[in-house]
Amino acid sequence: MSTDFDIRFAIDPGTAAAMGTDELRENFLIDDLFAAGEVRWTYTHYDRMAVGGAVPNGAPLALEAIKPTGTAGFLDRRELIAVNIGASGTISVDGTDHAVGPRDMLYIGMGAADVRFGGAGAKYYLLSAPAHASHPTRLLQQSGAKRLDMGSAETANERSIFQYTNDLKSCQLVVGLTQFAPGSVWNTMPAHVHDRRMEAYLYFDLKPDAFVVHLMGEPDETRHLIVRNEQAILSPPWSIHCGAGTGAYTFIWAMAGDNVDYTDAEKVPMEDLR
Ligand SMILES: O=C[C@H](O)[C@@H](O)CC(=O)C(=O)O
Ligand SMILES: [Zn+2]
Repeated sequence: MSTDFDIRFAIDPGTAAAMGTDELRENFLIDDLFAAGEVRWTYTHYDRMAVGGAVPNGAPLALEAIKPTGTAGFLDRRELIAVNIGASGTISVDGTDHAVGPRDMLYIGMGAADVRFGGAGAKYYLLSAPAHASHPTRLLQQSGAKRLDMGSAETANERSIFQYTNDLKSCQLVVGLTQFAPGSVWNTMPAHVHDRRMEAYLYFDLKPDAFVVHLMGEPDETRHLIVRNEQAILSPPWSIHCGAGTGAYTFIWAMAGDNVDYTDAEKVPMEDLR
């Protein structure tokens, strides 16, 4: 069996505020997404977003159903985006091969029955949410993404946000990638919340000894998690999600929920954070 999953329940703000380091990590950190020759899923109760990893390591890996979806096929009632954070690979969808280069994303619509993740050296970060309509499979590339340049060198938050799904027809998934100017380490500062959508972050391109201090919690009750290379964070709809790295990094952000409006977020005034 090359597919495995675990389940994360939805945690409320009061419960999260009472947690120590181990409990926070068990509930909000995913530190074992990528294993050679395996598809691994974390099925969450936040908007039923599933966050996964697929590392083909030679033979292509099939997308297999997991019990929590309650369907015969994984994508019977879901859509999926695979982000390649490794070397070039190929994803076959119902017999059609799609070349997926480094930092490319492939959107796969509801109803695709036979999906295979391939490519020696490819490493796929997977995001899947329930769908209500079938949209065409489509390759999304950084060059075609909507780019937002934010922040400044003075505040160590100069960065470019690439909205890969800006003109994509999806049911719920909104996904992009954020990269930094050299020396800038703060993401999503000023911070925000968006109660209509949960969010997941994957931090990658970190040096082995580097980490991101990720901040979560309600704006006036924050907690932190130390996050290493290729680890992911689940952000409940009520939580801020931001962080500062000890060195350079890149991250992928992904949302699912009641709308697909990137701008539907409430900025937290800097003086309100505590
Ligand atoms: O809801 C949007 C997400 O949190 C990210 O797009 C934020 C981000 O990449 C950043 O400000 O650095
Ligand atoms: Zn956000």
